[in-house]
Amino acid sequence: MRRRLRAIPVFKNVRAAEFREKDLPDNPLPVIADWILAAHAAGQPEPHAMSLCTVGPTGVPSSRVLIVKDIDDRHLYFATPAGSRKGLEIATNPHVAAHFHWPATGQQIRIVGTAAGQGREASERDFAERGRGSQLAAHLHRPGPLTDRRSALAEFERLGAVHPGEVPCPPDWTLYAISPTEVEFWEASADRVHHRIVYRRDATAGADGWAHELMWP
Ligand SMILES: Cc1cc2nc3c(=O)[nH]c(=O)nc-3n(C[C@H](O)[C@H](O)[C@H](O)COP(=O)(O)O)c2cc1C
Repeated sequence: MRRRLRAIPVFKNVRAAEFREKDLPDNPLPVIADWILAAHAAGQPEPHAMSLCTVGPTGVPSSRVLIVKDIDDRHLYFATPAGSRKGLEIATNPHVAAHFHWPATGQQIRIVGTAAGQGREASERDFAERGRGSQLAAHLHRPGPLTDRRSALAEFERLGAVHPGEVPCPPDWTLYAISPTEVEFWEASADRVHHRIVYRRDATAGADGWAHELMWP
């Protein structure tokens, strides 16, 4: 296995384009959006899929992939049931880490911050924009194990029959916003001296202030 893993190439899509740190804006959030769109344009499937790491009450972390639903100048948004493991962990510890990796562009972004639910109205608006299958599936979330997959399929079908038109938003469906305090942009370079820039919230520059610096690869 070791030999086979080591034979798999990395950084196959390293771009010739120069990473110009001097062109980076003061606020890193729009750059996250730009990089997602650039990965999409380069053919990266699901470029808006992001890993989210939360921390449980005993300090043990857990991560999973989520779809980013929106990005504005201060937040990244995702939606999930508040009663899910990640939702429960955020409720007791809002500190999260998130991560994107796009092989198509040889780029990654790491994010550290806090997550918070955005209230009923915003959560219902998110739910209303989801596809019907995804809306019905959101009603399948239950705590604990499933004894038989057929039960979930039957429940999915039953829900579809009960709600032939509009699917109501489950009470714990929640839109969350991540407020980043640290964002790291990383881009592979053909010469292996990879680019790395870290943005950190800068309290001296006001509530929306950021400072960024170049890091060793
Ligand atoms: C590509 C991809 C996208 C996903 N998007 C979401 C999502 O937007 N919301 C969500 O709750 N789960 C999503 N999931 C499922 C989560 O990764 C996870 O399995 C689920 O939310 C349960 O996580 P938890 O038990 O840690 O809370 C996605 C999984 C994949 C692979």
